[in-house]
Amino acid sequence: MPHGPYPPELLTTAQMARADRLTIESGVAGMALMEKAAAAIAAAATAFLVKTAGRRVLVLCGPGNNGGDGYVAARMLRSQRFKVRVAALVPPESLRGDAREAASTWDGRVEDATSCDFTGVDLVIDALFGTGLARDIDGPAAVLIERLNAWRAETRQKIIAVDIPSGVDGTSGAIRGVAVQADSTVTFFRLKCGHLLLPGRLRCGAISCAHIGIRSTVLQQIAPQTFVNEPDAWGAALRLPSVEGHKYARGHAVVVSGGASHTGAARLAATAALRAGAGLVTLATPQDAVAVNAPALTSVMLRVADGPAGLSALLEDRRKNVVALGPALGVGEDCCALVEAALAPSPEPRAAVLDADVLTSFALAPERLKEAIANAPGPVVLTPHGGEFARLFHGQRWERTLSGAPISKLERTRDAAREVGAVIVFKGPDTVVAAPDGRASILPHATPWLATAGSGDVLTGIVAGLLAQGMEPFAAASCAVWMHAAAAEDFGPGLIADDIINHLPAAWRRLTATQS
Ligand SMILES: NC(=O)C1=CN([C@@H]2O[C@H](COP(=O)(O)OP(=O)(O)OC[C@H]3O[C@@H](n4cnc5c(N)ncnc54)[C@H](O)[C@@H]3O)[C@@H](O)[C@H]2O)[C@H](O)CC1
Ligand SMILES: [K+]
Repeated sequence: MPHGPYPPELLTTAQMARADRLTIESGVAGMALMEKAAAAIAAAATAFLVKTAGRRVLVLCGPGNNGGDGYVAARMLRSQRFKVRVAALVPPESLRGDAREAASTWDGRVEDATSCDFTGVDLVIDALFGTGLARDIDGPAAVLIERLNAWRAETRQKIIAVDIPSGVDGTSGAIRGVAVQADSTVTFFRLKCGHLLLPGRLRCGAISCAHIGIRSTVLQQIAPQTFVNEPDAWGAALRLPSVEGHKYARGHAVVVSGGASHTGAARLAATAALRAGAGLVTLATPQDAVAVNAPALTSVMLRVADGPAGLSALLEDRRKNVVALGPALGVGEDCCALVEAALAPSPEPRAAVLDADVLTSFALAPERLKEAIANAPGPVVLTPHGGEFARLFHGQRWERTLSGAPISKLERTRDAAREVGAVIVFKGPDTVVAAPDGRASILPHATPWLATAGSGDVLTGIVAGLLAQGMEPFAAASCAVWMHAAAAEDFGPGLIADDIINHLPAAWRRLTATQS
């Protein structure tokens, strides 16, 4: 699993290549970058070998600069008296540019990687393919990677990946044919999107990011729009309560409850909105559910709001600046009508969070949802999981471009956000948040315990609570996803949705510690 914190920007492989080019054009030699990249790999390998008292390293080198890093790291490790073997996919004489120069600094034997033997090896360095991977891996290289993974599984020996595990697409996180299963990955300058998107993320092991002499100022020209979902990316937009602040200054969120036998989900969302810092939260309940909701609430207020007319009347109070609906609301026309009431134009701005049954209810009429969002009196955040996303954005079913490159969850979320005009939180172990203006974030660390009943309802409430405080919607949605994961991580095994709410204060503490 990845280890943070990381630099905030995430790059595509094309953006990384541009950062590399801009640096070389500014007068830094490509070989100097490669030497630093290799030094970071050699340091990671040394730390591992010293810890495990291992001595024998096998460096697998590919046909490009990723292989070049491998040759230089091999030389560095041998100078530290480790027993180093190099095995390559192509003969060193056939390499070009920096890779050729790098290979010329290795004066040892170069074995043929396709027939190399792993017996007795303590550590493998995977320098086969990096950000230049351009198509699916097949033939002898694929067989080699399969043999390598089988060796690791059998012997439990370790693999360090140079930049990215070979076979993982650095932009999309897709596996191109086969991919190395690494125990750790040392990348350079900035993480690539494919390090955090599944399935790539699961192939990386622990990720570290080394500085190799590329200045962050190159990012001004590249203008990346994707960020690691960590406080650095959105902390500046946080609205922390002030001592002299009134509760009304922290907003008033309304959460809409389902009918008498479906009330728990909305109560989870409402309580989470309060814990996320909303000044007041009202649960809007149908008359038939009052008797169920009333005894189950303390700090959350309760008001009757039957159907669209009831909700419109409740929302006439202009201080109610967020409405959240969807959890256990029931699928169908009644649900669509409630959403239209919630998004109806209003003289005061009001944000909305739409989740669960709302997303399914509009699956047959996405244009209708788009129109309601276009006329809404404030920003709208949609929080689909995979099934809801597929139902609502079924037009986006293509997995690859015409040239065969994989289309990632990141790009699909970004396209959907642009299309519908709302911030989209596409949930999952690699939750992506995207805004209509193209900004996106990817969660670097999720706990498997988050996949539990009611977890999504809590997330809806946290988004609503942060929006109530006036946080900018992309930042609010990203922050909510981070807090949700941080609370779950704080609780650990055995987590149920209520625990996420109860551990939000721990997430707040972690967050405020990063801000001071
Ligand atoms: N970007 C930087 O700042 C630095 C990067 N370094 C390292 O260089 C690699 C990227 O190098 P590049 O030469 O562009 O690409 P690769 O080595 O990943 O591979 C290109 C090589 O492989 C062939 N190829 C592509 N796909 C396949 C395939 N499926 N099957 C077979 N062959 C394939 C392609 O034709 C090329 O020949 C980066 O990851 C870093 O490790 C620098 O060392 C430091 C600065
Ligand atoms: K690699």
